Amino acid sequence: MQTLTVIKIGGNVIDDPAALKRFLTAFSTISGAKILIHGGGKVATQVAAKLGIETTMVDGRRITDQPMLDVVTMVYGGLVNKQIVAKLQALDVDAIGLTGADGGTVLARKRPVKDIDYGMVGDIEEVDSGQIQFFLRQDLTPVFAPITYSKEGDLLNTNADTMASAIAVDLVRHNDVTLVYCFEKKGVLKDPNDDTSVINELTPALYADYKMAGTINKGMIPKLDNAFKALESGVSKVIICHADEVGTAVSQGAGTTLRK
Ligand SMILES: Nc1ncnc2c1ncn2[C@@H]1O[C@H](COP(=O)(O)OP(=O)(O)O)[C@@H](O)[C@H]1O
Ligand SMILES: CC(=O)N[C@@H](CCC(=O)OP(=O)(O)O)C(=O)O
Repeated sequence: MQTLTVIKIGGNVIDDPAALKRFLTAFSTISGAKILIHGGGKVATQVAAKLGIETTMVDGRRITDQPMLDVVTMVYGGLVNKQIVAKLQALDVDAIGLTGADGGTVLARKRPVKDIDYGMVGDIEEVDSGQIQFFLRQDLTPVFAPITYSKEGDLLNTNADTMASAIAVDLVRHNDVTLVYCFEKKGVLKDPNDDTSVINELTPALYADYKMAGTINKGMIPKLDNAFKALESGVSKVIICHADEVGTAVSQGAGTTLRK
């Protein structure tokens, strides 16, 4: 089976040009087939503010009305995605920028309104990785923006961590998949203010303990829920690490490795 590395890069790194350059340089050194899924929430919030559109986040998800959907489509599917593709081309990585709508890759359903109306936010229904496999066979590196599509033909805003997990899981049928979540800290930390306090190995039991103690909180909770789901669904290895260390994390290990 071919080895495949699926990597997600978070919004704080994308918002910092020097950090993004370092990450993409490290990404370019990873050998074999690879896929990048990017966030960009911070940039979207800044662009929305410039247009007089206020951002509301609930449980780490952006309330996405039609004007906000237009902003995130332009920012994720356009600006951020194409900037990353151009930088990767300059690093000799033949990247191709996509959304989940391209090639019918990630089908989602508008999140049903319960207590909260999230607007045009998508919950993933199905991944069709046929076109991804095609691109990989052409030695192209797919770069995905966190935008999906619905059966009704709408675009939907989708959490990038969830998108990375869903794409990784669909690809296990044909590949030995490693999933890496990269962000601005050295891994999952015992003390979020102390970068030396990395938890090297995290099991579901330890995760539950740290969550209860409040050590793991905020955006790290949906990230780890997605990460453990991927591990349970056939992904061989899941790592959470600093964006600068992505190359080392894949080749030798760094950051936090999840265990079943
Ligand atoms: N124990 C922890 N270790 C590291 N980060 C944590 C921890 N608990 C909470 N966090 C927070 O989780 C954030 C990462 O989640 P999120 O902002 O969703 O990431 P991303 O930038 O990848 O989208 C970190 O910036 C940090 O503030
Ligand atoms: C529905 C929803 O919340 N979508 C996210 C998509 C971007 C994302 O996930 O970006 P980060 O990885 O930078 O957080 C949002 O618009 O913020």
